[in-house]
Amino acid sequence: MTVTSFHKMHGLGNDFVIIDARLAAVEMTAPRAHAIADRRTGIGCDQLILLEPSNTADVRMRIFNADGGEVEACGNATRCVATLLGTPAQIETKGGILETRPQDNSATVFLNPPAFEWEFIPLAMPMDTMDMPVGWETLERPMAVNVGNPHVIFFVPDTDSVDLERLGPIIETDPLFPEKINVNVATIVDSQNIRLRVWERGVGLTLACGTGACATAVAAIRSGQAASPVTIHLPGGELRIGWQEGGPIEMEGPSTHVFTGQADWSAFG
Ligand SMILES: N[C@@H](CCC[C@H](N)C(=O)O)C(=O)O
Repeated sequence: MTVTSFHKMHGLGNDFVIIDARLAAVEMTAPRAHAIADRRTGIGCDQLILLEPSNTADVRMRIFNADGGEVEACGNATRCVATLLGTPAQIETKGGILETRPQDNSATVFLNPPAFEWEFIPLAMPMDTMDMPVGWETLERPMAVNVGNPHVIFFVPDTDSVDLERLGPIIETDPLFPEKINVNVATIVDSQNIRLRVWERGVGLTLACGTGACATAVAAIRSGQAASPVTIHLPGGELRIGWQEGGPIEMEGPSTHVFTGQADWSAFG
């Protein structure tokens, strides 16, 4: 039995189990990550984060969704890891190397410039990602942006009137998205404020999604519906996003440490 410590943290209610495996390796598999994330029988979280040594940055951050799938990016967890590290750092993810700056109980993360080409979202067929000629019931003509991970954004008159719990999984698993997709429904309040709800790939409805906020701000700025910086209002709170065409995305928002615990990971399969 090998007992190691972990941190429970959250960014605007999007919560994480963070295991620091830089000194003592922890073997992680999809079934094990899924078991740890289970809120009834495991520790419970939206994403499991594994910190490992990196050859190219200060630390390597691996991200597992609650369903066990390993993914490229997680904005809220990156702010939490930046806060844990305590000093400006470069964090290696599957989606690229990210610059981070911690402040008091918050952090700024610089995501790499977004991609808009259909093959980089990725989509199953060529189309204009700024005005996609597709729809699912009342949700029509989304934009698609890859900010390290893939997102579609639907701008709607009222995010609260969308049945995202029902439509989210249908869109997430549509064959148009060969790697599945994170589904954002957004309402423009004014040129610097947007309301957002997110159905996260591999998780479901969450209180906040950092990369969803970045993708939505980028889509709104690029289509002339908003001007940088933009405040994104999520069910769990607010994030501030800055972006200029061709540049990195700057995300600033809270990161909260909940508790430090101990676990024997082999007990999770
Ligand atoms: N909660 C996240 C996004 C986590 C990954 C996402 N579900 C995916 O599958 O790409 C965030 O704060 O960005």
